[in-house]
Amino acid sequence: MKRNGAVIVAAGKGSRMGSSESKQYLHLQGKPILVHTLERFQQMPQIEAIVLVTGSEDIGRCVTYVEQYGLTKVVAVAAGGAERQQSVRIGLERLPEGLDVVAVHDGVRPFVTEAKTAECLDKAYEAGGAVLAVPVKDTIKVVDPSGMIDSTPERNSLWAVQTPQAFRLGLLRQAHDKAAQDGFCGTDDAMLVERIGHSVYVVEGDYTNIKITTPDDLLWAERLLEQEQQQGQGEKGERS
Ligand SMILES: Nc1ccn([C@@H]2O[C@H](COP(=O)(O)OP(=O)(O)OP(=O)(O)O)[C@@H](O)[C@H]2O)c(=O)n1
Ligand SMILES: C[C@](O)(CO)[C@H](O)COP(=O)(O)O
Repeated sequence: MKRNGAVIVAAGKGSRMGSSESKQYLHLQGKPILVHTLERFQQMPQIEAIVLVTGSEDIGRCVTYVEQYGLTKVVAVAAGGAERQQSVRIGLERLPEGLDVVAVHDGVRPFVTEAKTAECLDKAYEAGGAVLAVPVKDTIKVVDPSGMIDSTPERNSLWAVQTPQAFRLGLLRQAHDKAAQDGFCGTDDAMLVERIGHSVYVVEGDYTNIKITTPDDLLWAERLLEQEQQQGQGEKGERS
């Protein structure tokens, strides 16, 4: 049987949110966004261990959340680095031995689903690496520094990448070591694996798996949570 772990990164400052509190600690329906995310992973039977990476100043409150919300799969709360990539690497070091696959996930993507994560984990086990992504809906332009359009990539081949991003643990550690050695900094983990010449597959995800980045995302998030709760109540009603 394959053994999966997760690294949840939440050591960012949330500068684009512009709030005094880091965005992962803002509340959605009375609970920190990060706790919503952790609870989803806690409930996934496919995940046996979670490493939470946070700011060094936030370790205390994260340990409190782990106890308060019964997040028994969290095996370590670690202090992250200046860039997301460093935070992931620190998280990888703290995973228990013997895992086959790791799912790396943003602490600020609370609408992650078990079904899509499972698809990603299975594909990573089989092929080495798999990430969730959705086809882009807009036409994308490459724009030069003067503001002039340089080119228009063919939309059919463009996907907006999300997390979880799942990899065989040894492969992802190797990719991170190589990036650190070369001084390369990427904006997701797949980039690091791609640059060592390994294929990474895309699993089609959900548009609702948003990353909470700017204040307008909070409005979406509230609405999405309400919608999920209404659906849940509808399903309960059908069963009774
Ligand atoms: N040094 C960092 C930077 C980011 N992250 C995490 O990576 C995820 C995705 O990053 P992003 O949305 O860019 O978060 P921030 O870096 O916090 O936001 P911003 O770029 O607006 O400052 C977040 O859960 C964030 O906490 C991290 O663990 N360590
Ligand atoms: C990993 C990621 O969430 C995929 O969309 C994204 O690349 C994180 O980038 P950010 O610059 O930290 O927002």
